[in-house]
Amino acid sequence: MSQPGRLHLLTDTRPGTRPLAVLRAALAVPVPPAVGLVVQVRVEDAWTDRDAYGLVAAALPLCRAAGAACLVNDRLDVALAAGADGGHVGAEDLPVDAARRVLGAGVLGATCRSAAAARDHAAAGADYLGVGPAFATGTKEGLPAAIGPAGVAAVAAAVPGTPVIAIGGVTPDRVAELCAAGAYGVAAVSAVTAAADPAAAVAAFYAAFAAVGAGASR
Ligand SMILES: Cc1ncc(COP(=O)(O)OP(=O)(O)O)c(N)n1
Ligand SMILES: Cc1ncsc1CCOP(=O)(O)O
Ligand SMILES: [Mg+2]
Repeated sequence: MSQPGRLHLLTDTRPGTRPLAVLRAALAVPVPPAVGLVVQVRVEDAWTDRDAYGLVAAALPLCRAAGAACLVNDRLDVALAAGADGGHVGAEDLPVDAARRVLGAGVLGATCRSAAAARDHAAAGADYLGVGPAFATGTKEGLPAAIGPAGVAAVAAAVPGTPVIAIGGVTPDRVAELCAAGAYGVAAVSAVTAAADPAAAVAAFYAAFAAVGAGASR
């Protein structure tokens, strides 16, 4: 597959959030072709498939118009049904090889935090790896300790052909150190969705990638 975008923006659907309004604001910022944007529709476990499908169906045309890819977290049936570009799976979701069978040629991301798991996921068909938590985060409960840039580096070094997307507590000012550690890109929730100005936050991420330059080729 072609390289995924370097900025992955995950929706926040917790009570009190306005995921579509945030997406509209974020997608109004022109996507630098050298960076690329992936929107990952990630909904609360309590959301029904019907509601998840509704959010993906609403997000897709916005993503298409902005030139962003649209992936669905966890629910690959929803991804396929809505015509999204692919999906992302973690330890409690379908195994990577099974997810690959479901998605066919669609974009597949997989979560890991160790070199061994990274090699396994890459061999099983993951197109990119979501690696973290890189830093402490309050967005997801029950996560293990942050692995830091050194942990990201250990994973990235194990899979030189597979893009690593660092996730967890990522802000624009942390892009440079994560890319220096071997990350191809970053994923963010709160840095954008909780920002007073989500468009400005997205623009700050793009600027951070521009400052880093082409970065890792993977
Ligand atoms: C890019 C990216 N990386 C990691 C994750 C986390 O996936 P998972 O471990 O399955 O946890 P949930 O997001 O499902 O709560 C991700 N979604 N995206
Ligand atoms: C879903 C997930 N998996 C590891 S960290 C995380 C949440 C990241 O959210 P934030 O960007 O707000 O720290
Ligand atoms: Mg998951």
